[in-house]
Amino acid sequence: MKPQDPFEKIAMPGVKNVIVVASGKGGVGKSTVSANLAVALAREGYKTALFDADLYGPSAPIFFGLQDQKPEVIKEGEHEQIIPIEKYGVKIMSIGFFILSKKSLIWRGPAATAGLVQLLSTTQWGETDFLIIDFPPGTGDIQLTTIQKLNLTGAILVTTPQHIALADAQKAADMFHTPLIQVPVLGVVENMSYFTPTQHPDEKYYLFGQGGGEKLAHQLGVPLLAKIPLVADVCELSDSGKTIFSSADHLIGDQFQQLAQQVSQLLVTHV
Ligand SMILES: Nc1ncnc2c1ncn2[C@@H]1O[C@H](COP(=O)(O)OP(=O)(O)OP(=O)(O)O)[C@@H](O)[C@H]1O
Repeated sequence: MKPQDPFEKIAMPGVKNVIVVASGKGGVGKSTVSANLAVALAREGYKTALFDADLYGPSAPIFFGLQDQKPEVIKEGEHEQIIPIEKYGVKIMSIGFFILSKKSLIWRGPAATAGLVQLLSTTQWGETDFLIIDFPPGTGDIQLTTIQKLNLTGAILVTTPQHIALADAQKAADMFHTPLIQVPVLGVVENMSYFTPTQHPDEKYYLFGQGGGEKLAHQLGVPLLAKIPLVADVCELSDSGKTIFSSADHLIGDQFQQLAQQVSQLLVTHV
C-alpha cells in the first residue's frame, strides 16, 4: 500500500475560498462569529458553507437548531460521500451530527485528526464561494492538520478586548505566520466590544476594556474587520438554533452584514 503523504491536500472541487476563524482563547465567540458570518455571506448572495472543526465541543448543530438531524450518506462503490445539511442558506457539516448530544468524543490526537481528515474528505460541498471553518481554541492537532490538508485562503482572528484574550490571539497569529504554515491573516474581529442598553441607544459601555482589537490589528498590520457588540439575547438565540438576525437589536445584525461585505471585498478576486 502506498504510504499517505501527510501534506497531500484534500481536493475540494468547486470550493473557491476557505477561511478559518480562530483564536487562542476559548469562549471568545469563534462559533458565534463563524455561524453568523456564514449566514451573513449567504444573505449577500454567496454560496456559503460552514465546517465545525471543534470536534470535542461541536456547536454548529445547536447554533443551527439541527441536533436531531443526520446528514445523508451516499455510497459510490467503496467510497462514501456525505451531504452537508443546509439551513439559513448555509451548508453545514459537524462531527456533532454523528454523535449523541450528551456523549463526549474521547479521542486522542491521532484519532481526532484521522476523524477530521475523513470528515473533510468525504463531505460533498458542491459549488461554494466561501467555506468558513470554525476552529477550536488553541494551536494544536486540529488546527495543524486543517492547515496541512487544505488550501486555506486566510484566517480571521477573533478576540475580546481584554488583555488575556489578546495575548492568546497573538499566539494564534504567530501560528499562521510560522514559515512552514504561512496562512494570510485577513483581519481581526473584536467580539463583545461594548454594550448598548436598549433604553439608551446612544450609549456604549466597554465592559471588557477598550481598544484591544485595534491594537492587535495594528500589531499584525491587518484590518480590524468588525467590533461586534455584546447583545443580551445572542446566547438565548444560539441556544435555540436562531441566528443573530432574529435579534430585536438590529445593531448586531448590521455589524455582521458589514463584516460579510468586508470579507467578500477582500477576496473579491477569488469569487
Ligand atoms: N456578541 C455576543 N453577545 C452576547 N453573547 C455572545 C456574543 N458572542 C458570543 N456570545 C456567547 O458567548 C458564549 C461563547 O460563544 P462561542 O461559543 O461562540 O465561543 P467560542 O470561542 O466558539 O467558544 P469555544 O472556545 O468553547 O469553542 C456563547 O454562549 C455565545 O452565545
